[in-house]
Amino acid sequence: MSVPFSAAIGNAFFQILTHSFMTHLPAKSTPLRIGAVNYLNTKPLVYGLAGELPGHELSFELPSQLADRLAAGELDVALAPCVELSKHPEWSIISSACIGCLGPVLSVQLLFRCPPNEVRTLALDEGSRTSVILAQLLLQEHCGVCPELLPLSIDAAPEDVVADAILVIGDRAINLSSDQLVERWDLGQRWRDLTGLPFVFALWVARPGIDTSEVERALNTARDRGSRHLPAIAAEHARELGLSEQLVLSYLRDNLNFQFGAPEQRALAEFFRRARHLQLIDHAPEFTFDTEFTPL
Ligand SMILES: C=C(O[C@@H]1C=C(C(=O)O)C=C[C@H]1O)C(=O)O
Repeated sequence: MSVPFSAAIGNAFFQILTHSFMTHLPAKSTPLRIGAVNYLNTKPLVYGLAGELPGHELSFELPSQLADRLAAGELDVALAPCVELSKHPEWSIISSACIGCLGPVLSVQLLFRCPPNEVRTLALDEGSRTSVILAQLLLQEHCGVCPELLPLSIDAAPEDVVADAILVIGDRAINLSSDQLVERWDLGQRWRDLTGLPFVFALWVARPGIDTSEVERALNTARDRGSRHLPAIAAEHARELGLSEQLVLSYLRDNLNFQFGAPEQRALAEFFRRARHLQLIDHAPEFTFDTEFTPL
């Protein structure tokens, strides 16, 4: 049966119309599962992020869990402890936003119950991966000690664990009491004293094969917006953490650094180099992010 000429023309016209309409529509991106750190330090990095990424899924967890879930394929993008790049060279860094510091960080503390050069046992915060390596690196480089490692569960208080030294990170490390401690190290400050460099704890990374173009823009935008609204973020979160607004603001503004720029990239390469030299990681990953970056 032949199609009437007018209907055939109409059909073809409709197809041309819909084709040109479709090709000019932005392709609908696949929903991504994005995991961020559930500490105060991440609030400026996710400020307004959910609104930037409608249709994507944003969840909050401990840094160590984020790394494990990204490795298991349960997340597509995560704010992961950067030391995990040494186990996952297939991950790519997708944003210039990071959790880092230029000197004292306040929320990564090594607590000593004996003089540092006598440490035999070290309890490690189970939320951490990067600081776990940093703590051992600093103990070896400063004091030549390689302690036996123990876990500090997220539900346990530092006082509950029997160990000579205890690594505590995140919100619970801010404003810790120094009672009965022989010494305490702020690991951001110790790293700075040792190397003169900033430090990077966590970066936004993606599994391979994920289209992250939309997310990359949103992550940088959220970080820039968050950095402009630190007083509002401090006012919003101080009370729930039992901290003063002033302390939260100075932590976010003066202790933390959210820019993964050229000095931070050099610092990360130096961290990998030293950790590898001490055999704390299996290999020092090559990473690329910015054309400015030149390996040491
Ligand atoms: C500064 C911090 O950075 C964190 C430390 C991490 C680690 O040690 O693996 C990972 C993510 C960051 O949340 C902190 O948690 O206090």
